[in-house]
Amino acid sequence: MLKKVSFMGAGSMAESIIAGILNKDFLTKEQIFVTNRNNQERLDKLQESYQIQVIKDKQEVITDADIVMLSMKPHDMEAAIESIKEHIQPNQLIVSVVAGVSSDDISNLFGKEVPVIRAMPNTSVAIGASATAVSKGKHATEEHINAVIELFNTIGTVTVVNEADMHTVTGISGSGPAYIYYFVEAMEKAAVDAGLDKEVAKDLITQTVVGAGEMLKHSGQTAGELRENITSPGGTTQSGLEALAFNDFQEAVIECVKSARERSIELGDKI
Ligand SMILES: NC(=O)C1=CN([C@@H]2O[C@H](COP(=O)(O)OP(=O)(O)OC[C@H]3O[C@@H](n4cnc5c(N)ncnc54)[C@H](OP(=O)(O)O)[C@@H]3O)[C@@H](O)[C@H]2O)C=CC1
Ligand SMILES: O=C(O)[C@@H]1CCC=N1
Repeated sequence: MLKKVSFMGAGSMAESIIAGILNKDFLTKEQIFVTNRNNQERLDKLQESYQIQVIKDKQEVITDADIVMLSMKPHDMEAAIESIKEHIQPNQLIVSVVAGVSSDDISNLFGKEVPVIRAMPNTSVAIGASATAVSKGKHATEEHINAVIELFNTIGTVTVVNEADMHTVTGISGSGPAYIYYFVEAMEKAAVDAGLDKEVAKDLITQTVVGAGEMLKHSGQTAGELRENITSPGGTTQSGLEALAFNDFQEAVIECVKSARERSIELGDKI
């Protein structure tokens, strides 16, 4: 049973996770502590929005926390860990949502064998719809990973992966919502260019994405089968898909995931 969860980092990912777990009543606002580097205005805003415990003093934030959630950018990790490492106790679990940085590197930055679980959620945590992948560092136990699975299960699905696969996971489900939004932006532009009202286009495209997601989840059919069901020979879909293929859509998406994966590796290598 978690009593206190503390966030080192108060940015968009921390806020999305906090919003999600409060919304699901997984923790109370008294149990969530958050700090950042020095942006007091941001802490005040979070306090006002969620009435959580925002505290400048890092030692106070992490003291007695069952979980310390590292939610800063990779390049800020070293300084952030430096500021708390002497106060971390062996029974405290470190959970990192930071892209690229390995659990071994995190333990090394702490200078002790702290248990580390890595989690790669996406911003859909805010509405309880994240696809979160988790992996266990070598000093973490089954009990540790189960606690993290329970936390992220309240705000979406959780999949356990080998840590070596975290870079790929980051390239698909961590960054993935942004690719979908980019695709939606392009669809909206095409619709508006053709004279459709912007709001009408938005509603139709949004429900199309939601419906397609539900079909992927519940129909028992593969993406390829679902696509083929829509594609009448000589029809509109075939024509649209041919235009995508002509413009190297698949290659572009494959390059996109590869590039994100490689960037995750680079971010980790910089530590
Ligand atoms: N955004 C996303 O969709 C996802 C992000 N992630 C990961 O989450 C992490 C955070 O991303 P995001 O929330 O977007 O980033 P933001 O830039 O929004 O937030 C970063 C936060 O880290 C804080 N910070 C910086 N240095 C320190 C420090 N020394 N001690 C304590 N806090 C510090 C910043 O504080 P201050 O404002 O005071 O500088 C800020 O609150 C990244 O590592 C990213 O890889 C993972 C999955 C998805
Ligand atoms: O862009 C990033 O680096 C982070 C990691 C996954 C999503 N956002």
